[in-house]
Amino acid sequence: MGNSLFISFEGPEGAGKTTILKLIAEKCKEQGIEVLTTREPGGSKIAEKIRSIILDPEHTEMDSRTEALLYAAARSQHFAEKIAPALASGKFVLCDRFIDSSLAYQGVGRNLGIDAVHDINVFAIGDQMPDFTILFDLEPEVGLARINANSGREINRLDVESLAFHQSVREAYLQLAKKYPNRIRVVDASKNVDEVVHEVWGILQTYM
Ligand SMILES: Nc1ncnc2c1ncn2[C@@H]1O[C@H](COP(=O)(O)OP(=O)(O)OP(=O)(O)O)[C@@H](O)[C@H]1O
Ligand SMILES: Cc1cn([C@H]2C[C@H](O)[C@@H](COP(=O)(O)O)O2)c(=O)[nH]c1=O
Repeated sequence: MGNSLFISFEGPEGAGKTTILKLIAEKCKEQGIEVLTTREPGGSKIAEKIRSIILDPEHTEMDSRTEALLYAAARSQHFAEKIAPALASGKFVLCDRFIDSSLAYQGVGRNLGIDAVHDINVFAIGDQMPDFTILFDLEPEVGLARINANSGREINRLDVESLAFHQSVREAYLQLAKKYPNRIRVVDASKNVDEVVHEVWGILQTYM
């Protein structure tokens, strides 16, 4: 059994998290590393059902606290059912979004407060944090243009928030990176895919 590693991929819409995560997972597998790739909200049957409730563009009446609790509920199930067992068996876990998304989107974007959102997440998953987090930093205008140009990508309830909302989320992420410099590594996501993969792979090497 290898040494487990829990890595989260974070950042605003269209920053390239999913694209780069897949490429990094392939590189890990080429090296014989066992990997679980997963995402939030979602990653398990129940959590995917919660995802569809949260992200449904028709659910415009959803209260911000309900939203924060649903993300935490999905995370609790996903962590217990998928992430914890994978880590226990020595796998690398590459997770597309995790707790920092809640701190940035619900804590700051929705104005619920980072501490309040952190507290409900502690109830959901205890003090389990990723070993490290890659923050894909990008101007929201660029990320939103990328997802609008991607015809295969469904537009969800959060995507259609105002530009000011998405800017506040980006700023929140950068503040989190300042607060947790040992855990969160910021990558310039405006670079091309090969450059970003190279940088993320370099960071990963320092933890292996
Ligand atoms: N470095 C890059 N340069 C240009 N385009 C990119 C880059 N990385 C990803 N893309 C493209 O941008 C779009 C969004 O990428 P991706 O789905 O990986 O982002 P994401 O951060 O996972 O988005 P979201 O969180 O909103 O789902 C895709 O069409 C992808 O091909
Ligand atoms: C985990 C998590 C996610 N969000 C938001 C961020 C995105 O707008 C969507 C997820 O869509 P994606 O295409 O899978 O990136 O949900 C959030 O607000 N809070 C969270 O905890």
